[in-house]
Amino acid sequence: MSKSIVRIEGLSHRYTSNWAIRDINIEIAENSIVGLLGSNGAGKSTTMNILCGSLNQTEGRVYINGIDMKAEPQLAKREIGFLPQNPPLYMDLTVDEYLYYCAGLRLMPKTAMKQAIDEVKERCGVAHFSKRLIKNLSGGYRQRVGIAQAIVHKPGVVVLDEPTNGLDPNQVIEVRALIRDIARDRVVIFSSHILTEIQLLCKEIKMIENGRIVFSDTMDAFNNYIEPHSMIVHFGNMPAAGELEKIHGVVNTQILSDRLARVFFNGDQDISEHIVAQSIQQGWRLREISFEKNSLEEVFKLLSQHSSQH
Ligand SMILES: Nc1ncnc2c1ncn2[C@@H]1O[C@H](COP(=O)(O)OP(=O)(O)OP(=O)(O)O)[C@@H](O)[C@H]1O
Repeated sequence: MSKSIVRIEGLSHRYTSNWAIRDINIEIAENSIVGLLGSNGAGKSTTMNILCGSLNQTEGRVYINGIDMKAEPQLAKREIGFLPQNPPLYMDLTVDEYLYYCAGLRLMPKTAMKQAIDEVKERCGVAHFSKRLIKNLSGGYRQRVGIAQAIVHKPGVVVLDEPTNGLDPNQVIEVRALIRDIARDRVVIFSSHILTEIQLLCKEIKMIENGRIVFSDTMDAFNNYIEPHSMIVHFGNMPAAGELEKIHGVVNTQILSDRLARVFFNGDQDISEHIVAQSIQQGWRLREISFEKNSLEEVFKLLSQHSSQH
């Protein structure tokens, strides 16, 4: 396995009496782009705030590049950039003023600042707005400035908490492209409650629910959970009882009306072809097949049950 850049061990946190996150263990290797998926209140921001040293955990350890965030926060923070859910933008500063201010906070040497800021503005597509007040930028450009401050000190890890939240569809596409670009030379971890956001960008997914990691694997493995395993089939002539079950790949059926049947199948990719072929042969007059995908809520439920059995 390639070198581990982020290691989270037994991380738990409680704000008051209830645990917001419980026993989170995550290991992230070099060159990864990892999505943290969870519904509202699942514990994404808590995990990210601790990971970036903005919040002190109740229990557990976080290591960035081998450096313990709690024991050596200044050193560890040099290795990590953070765009919190509510970006800490100063509306009355210009883009330049703000980025110089952030570079200063990151303890960058003064001599290195200009070049680093010029590079980051170019990369994030905000160079032409250098002298513009942040309050006069659109949501998409503010988010770009937020991302610029997260990478100005060239960290090996960047954490983005719901970076596309609240943006319009065009802005989402642009910010997504920017995330893909910055992930070319560093680890990027970002959170979302929207599955497609994560599917479009990530090779790895961690799913958090009720403060616990309920799934941690590749995107391909996750996709198996949401692959359809049932379909609604509309026939002109409903097959006789037991006929559908004879088709290769069909495991069960449910008759919904005199023309509609729900067909459960074993994941066979060619299932619709089998049904079409059989229908032609038997004169069932097939009208329509529609696959039933698991909703995200169902996937959450499935995985939460799965994890509580282990
Ligand atoms: N400052 C706080 N004080 C008390 N409880 C908090 C605080 N911040 C978060 N919580 C609680 O901790 C749990 C996890 O919240 P967290 O913000 O980490 O979830 P999230 O997945 O980021 O959700 P969202 O997408 O809605 O921000 C929730 O039950 C939330 O109500």
